[in-house]
Amino acid sequence: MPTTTTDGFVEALRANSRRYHDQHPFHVRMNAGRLSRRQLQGWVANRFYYQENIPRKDAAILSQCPDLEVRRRWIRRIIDHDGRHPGEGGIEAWLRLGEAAGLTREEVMDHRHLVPGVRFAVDAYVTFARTRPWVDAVASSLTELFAPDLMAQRLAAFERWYPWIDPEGLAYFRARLEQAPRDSEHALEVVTAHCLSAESQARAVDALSFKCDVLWSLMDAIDQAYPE
Ligand SMILES: O=C(O)c1cc(C(=O)O)c2c(n1)C(=O)C(=O)c1cc(C(=O)O)[nH]c1-2
Repeated sequence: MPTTTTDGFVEALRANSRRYHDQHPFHVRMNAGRLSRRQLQGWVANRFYYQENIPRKDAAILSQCPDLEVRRRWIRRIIDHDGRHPGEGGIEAWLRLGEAAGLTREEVMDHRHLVPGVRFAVDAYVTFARTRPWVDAVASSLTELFAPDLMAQRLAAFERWYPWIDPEGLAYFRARLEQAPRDSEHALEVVTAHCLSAESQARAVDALSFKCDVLWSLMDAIDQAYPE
């Protein structure tokens, strides 16, 4: 349970790592080299919907955040994903990952592979950021505390087990290795500065737990759509 000490609160947030999607069977199979080409392509095509919507989620947080200092740093996330110019940014990098995995940009962008469960999970995340207090939405982004280990594992796994994917296509994950720790450190600063009551701390922990459910549901939907 969260307590009103910062250490106890951060511990309660970090305890959600046990529910992170790195432990999802589909990710376990991915990192063990056990996915077929079709399964991996299905994951890349579906995860694109998450990538596309992250800046919309961050814009929802910005629109509700009254704190200039927070907004000034948070806006960087939108630029990281959208880029400043055509050909830049994380969404573009994900499209290149798709091409490296043998998918055309068109088939990724037009959502022809997108399964309903992934759409619902991602939409739920954007709606959460639009409708809940902005600090709760910031807390829900803290799954990124747990992401770097998975990203490093994924980079190694892709190079080892899926050599048919052009390694240049993995630039997205390399960038996230630096961006995720920076972003999660900032989010943790914001949450610990703003959640000072037991009630607000409990809400932040719940928000992070909700986000773990979003990511888990997304993986369930992909797993079901591309069975072994
Ligand atoms: O591939 C992954 O496992 C993974 C997980 C997460 C996450 O934990 O939410 C993000 C990302 N990737 C990611 O690429 C990303 O840009 C990102 C932004 C956010 C967020 O909630 O603001 N999470 C994540």
